[in-house]
Amino acid sequence: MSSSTATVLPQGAGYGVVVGVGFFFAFLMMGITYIQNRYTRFSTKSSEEFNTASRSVKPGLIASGIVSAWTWAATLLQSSTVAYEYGVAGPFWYAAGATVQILMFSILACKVKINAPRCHTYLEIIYARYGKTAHLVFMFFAFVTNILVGSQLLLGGSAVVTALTGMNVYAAIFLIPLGVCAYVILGGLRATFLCDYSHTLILMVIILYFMFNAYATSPLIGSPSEMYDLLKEAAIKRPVAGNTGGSYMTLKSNYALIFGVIQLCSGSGTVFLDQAYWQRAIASRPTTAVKAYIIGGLAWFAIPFGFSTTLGLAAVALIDNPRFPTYPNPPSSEDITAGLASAYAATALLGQSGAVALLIVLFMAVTSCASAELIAVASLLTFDVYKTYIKPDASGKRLILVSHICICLFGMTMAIFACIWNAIGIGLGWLFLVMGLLIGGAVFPAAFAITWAGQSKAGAIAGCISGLVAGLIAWITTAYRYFGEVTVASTGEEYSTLAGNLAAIITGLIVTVVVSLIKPQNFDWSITRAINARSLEALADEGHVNAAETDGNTGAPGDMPTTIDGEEKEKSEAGTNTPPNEDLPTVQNEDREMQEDADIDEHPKKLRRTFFVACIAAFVLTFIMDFLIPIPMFLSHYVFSKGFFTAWIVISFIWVFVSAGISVILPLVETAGFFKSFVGEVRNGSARKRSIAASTTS
Ligand SMILES: NC(N)=O
Repeated sequence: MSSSTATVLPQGAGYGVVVGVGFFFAFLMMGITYIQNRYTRFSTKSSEEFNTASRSVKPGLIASGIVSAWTWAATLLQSSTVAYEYGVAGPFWYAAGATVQILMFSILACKVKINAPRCHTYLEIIYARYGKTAHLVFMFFAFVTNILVGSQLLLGGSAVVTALTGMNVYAAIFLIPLGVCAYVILGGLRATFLCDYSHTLILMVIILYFMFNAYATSPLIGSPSEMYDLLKEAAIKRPVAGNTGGSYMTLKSNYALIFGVIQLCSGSGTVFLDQAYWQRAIASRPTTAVKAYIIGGLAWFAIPFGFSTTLGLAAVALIDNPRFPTYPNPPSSEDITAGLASAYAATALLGQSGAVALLIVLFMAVTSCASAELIAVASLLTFDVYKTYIKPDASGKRLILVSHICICLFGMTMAIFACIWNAIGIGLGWLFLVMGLLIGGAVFPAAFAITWAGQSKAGAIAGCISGLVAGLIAWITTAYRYFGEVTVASTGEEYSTLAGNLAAIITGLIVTVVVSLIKPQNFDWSITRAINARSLEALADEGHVNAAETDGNTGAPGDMPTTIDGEEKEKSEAGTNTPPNEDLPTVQNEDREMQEDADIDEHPKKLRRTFFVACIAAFVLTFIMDFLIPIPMFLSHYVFSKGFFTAWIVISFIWVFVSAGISVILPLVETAGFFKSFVGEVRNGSARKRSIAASTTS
């Protein structure tokens, strides 16, 4: 990688952002955790709170968490790569191809609330429904997903940090997760939502900064009209293969369409098999999970679309400008595969300020997604490995300790894998295209496990394994057939990865359906509804949820129903799980909401309408985004006029503002009541302290 051409910042800036900002958030988290424990019902010392945020998070904050978990380094870098390579069709297919899965997940989120309202992880559902063998098979796919996502985050993030600052790439890979591990350990899942929120806020501000600069103020571009003219010139000098007239301004782009299909397949795996998204559904209130996924998906669309329609296209437009870092040469294909198109564009447009802004936005994307991955894997290891197979009667305290250890272990694991990819010459682009074919086989079996009573154990296992085998065979044979060799280059080509991704996901679907239909299971959902039920009964009997001490008994898959062990019983008898702050208005509001949620959990029929809404919204929006808009424009070979291109850019601005409204403003509106009570409580607390101090001194 040509770090010399893009290095516009000192190494200190790299270390400052990676270590300094990471630890700033760790300290912020200490403050937030103190406030949470002091003024709310929810204690971070409870493993139920640590791993599920007590299933009480409001939709705006969940949407913000979805946006930030689904915003990878690749969302900014790879989307800019495809914009650079295919023009406007690249950002469109990047965004449309990966929004669908979040919209579709709203259906699974609703089903989780109906069919397994008290689970901690989706693997608990697999265990309760299919037993140990299937649990182990799905666990394999779950961990492969988390390792691939976690390591590609660090791979992409470190490549750009290194290119912009000259920082050692291995130091970046290991230091990026350090601060994240610290703040996740301090605050648990709710903490990651709060950090997600602040990261998303910064992300939106910086994306808008780049957009306003490129399309309104930059002397190099400064308007959609000038961008249009520059892209027209670029198409003459460097026409895009497979696009109408070689133009950058058309959705008739063969390779962008292929990329879109790969994105659809690969994104399905990286959402449906990643505990991070199940965890957000689990953390939601039952009535609002669907809303959170629908608005979260729509909000996320704007991020790759707005960012890469700006920086990816600016990279194409400015190649021949002397301020372009590689001028007078175009960037090498290795640099583009490593995700440097946006770095070059940011530097050309804004010099050092652009590089700093990109460094920060990328760091925000990497850390907020890494925090989601860390807590997700920690939950799987804690509940599905430790509690199920090692210590079924583990106490709540022990589970939290295990979660903390697992967070550190997975932080190390993703860094080690990122180092391996780097050392053997695998770039972000390759990994991005290949991920889906490795995990795609398990997508439909996982989705059916919570939605289709007829899927059998044999069908679920056969679907996963046959999908993996078919994906690998299609990938390797296509690479060999088309390119005459099996190398990193040939296996990273669009045709090879398209074949692998499609084969994996379609085979998984067909095999699981056919095998299940031969002998359907007719599953009784009351079994998955019973997951962890005993522990909540225990909590209810004892009166409270602020119970670090009782949720050791929240029931791993293997030990339903659970019992209260000695240590826990002592504490509960001693009344230590009664929260000290139960008379505060903030806590009383939370109690009321929890009562409402418990009522829905007991009467899931109330969620039927929500399920219907999820299906309609997910399918209609998917149809519009992935068929109604792009396919007529593809088939008609339409090349954007200047007016149409301007309208396209205006829509991208509006969408980013709406997205900021959903993920930044909505959480504030939802928590306004809490903050009002909270300020009153802090004031009353201070006044009480002052009067106690006055009475003791007089
Ligand atoms: N999260 C993605 N696919 O950018």
